[in-house]
Amino acid sequence: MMDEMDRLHEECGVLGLYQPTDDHTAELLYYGLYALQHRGQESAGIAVTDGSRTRWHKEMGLVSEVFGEGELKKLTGNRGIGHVRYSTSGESDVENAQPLVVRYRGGSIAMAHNGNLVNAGLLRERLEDAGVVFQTSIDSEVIVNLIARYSNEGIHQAIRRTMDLVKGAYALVIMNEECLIGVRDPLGLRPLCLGKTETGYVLASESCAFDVMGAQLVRDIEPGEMVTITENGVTSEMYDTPGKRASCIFEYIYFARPDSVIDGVGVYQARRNAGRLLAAEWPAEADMVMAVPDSSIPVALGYAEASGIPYGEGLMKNRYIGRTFIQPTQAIRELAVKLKLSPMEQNIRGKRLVLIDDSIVRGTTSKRIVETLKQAGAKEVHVRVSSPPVAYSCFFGIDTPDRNQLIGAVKTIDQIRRVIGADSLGYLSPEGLVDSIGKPRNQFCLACFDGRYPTEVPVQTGGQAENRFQRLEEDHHE
Ligand SMILES: O=P(O)(O)OC[C@H]1O[C@H](OP(=O)(O)OP(=O)(O)O)[C@H](O)[C@@H]1O
Ligand SMILES: NC(=O)CC[C@H](N)C(=O)O
Ligand SMILES: [Mg+2]
Repeated sequence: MMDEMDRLHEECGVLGLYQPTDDHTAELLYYGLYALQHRGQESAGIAVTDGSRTRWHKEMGLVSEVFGEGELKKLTGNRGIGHVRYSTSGESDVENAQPLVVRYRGGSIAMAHNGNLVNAGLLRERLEDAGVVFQTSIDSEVIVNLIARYSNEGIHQAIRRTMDLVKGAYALVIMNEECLIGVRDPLGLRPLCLGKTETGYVLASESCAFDVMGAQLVRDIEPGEMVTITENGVTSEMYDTPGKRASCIFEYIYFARPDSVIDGVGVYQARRNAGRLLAAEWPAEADMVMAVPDSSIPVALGYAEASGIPYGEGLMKNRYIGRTFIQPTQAIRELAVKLKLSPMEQNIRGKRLVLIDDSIVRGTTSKRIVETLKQAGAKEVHVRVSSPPVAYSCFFGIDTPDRNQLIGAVKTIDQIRRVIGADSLGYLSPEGLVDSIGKPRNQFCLACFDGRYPTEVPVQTGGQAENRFQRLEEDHHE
């Protein structure tokens, strides 16, 4: 289970580094993972190889908790991969921590995965029927297992064959004794980009990892592309023919760090634009525009700019709350919420506020915050959200719960307004959201808002996968 103090909806972060020599490989990966920590706080891991031996360390917890000097020193080699996890398939357990490392025919393959497969259940069942024993309960193990299975055909052919079988969302970093490989799913659902250091190359979920590793963004990996990094540099091939693209729009809304650039678009700018468009769609009579920190700050700045209403700070976020925070009783839990976000009474009292958040999923955050602001003396709270109502489950990696837990799926906008206690409520339209990024709508997956899933409904069997499949069918409006 994730901790109340962590982010509520996440993605994993993946990272890879290839250098000619072991020049602080493990430390650089450690710094890079630090910069990707917002993508997952459940477990962290690094695997490094010197070409003959692969060593790894992974544990539950934040990057700073999992690695000390001792662990990093043991990870010697000139290339490695790393992962921070937010579980989407399989328990939040050390067994399921990544990178996954498998040994086969005297070699090894290490892999880290961001995303979620929609046909992992079926593939796993088939492999189990063929005698394969799984060590974890995650979809990612199906991928690495298939790659190892086909590896006698060479790593590239093994990946091509595996990608033919797996369906869904994946950004992968894969490493064997020879090379480092990055793979992005054919729809480009999950992000992955390439950076260059003075001597080597980096692959990362988000470009915000590059700066701290001394790397510069080179480009994004294309949907359906596989890039290979060796001592001779970078080579690329399309393992799938470019077709429909469906990049996850939630990366721009909430997942990504604002200093990242995804598919050529700066996340900060997209959020600021969303704020401006939100002000045009949903104006309000108010004295101050404020954000639910941190992801909505650029949105609130954009809203203030376009509306002429001054921006101010109404909530202080305590950045020092770790995962280990103990919450034994309900009363303490409620206090704990205030510990994460405390109202700044001096800025709020007697004011009509525009409260900006990037999304409403279950509605818990907005409800608590409106309550807190009113207790602190706010006269009116007008909630403005920089995305449409989340009304459909995501099957590609966002941890959005069963549809009946999504407040946007079960209630009208006016009902939501009443539940969260707001004086008015306005959501950015899908058109406004797409315009904020500045690319055509057909480049994105907006399934969590409109239920139009970008993939065929796959055949699924078994446990969780089966439930997911049924929901996918129910949700499929084409
Ligand atoms: O309607 P809900 O189910 O409460 O979810 C929506 C909230 O979750 C996210 O914030 P989160 O607290 O996860 O992280 P943040 O502090 O980085 O914004 C998002 O920014 C919303 O504030
Ligand atoms: N959030 C993610 O990208 C999760 C990756 C993988 N499905 C897991 O559960 O570990
Ligand atoms: Mg938030």
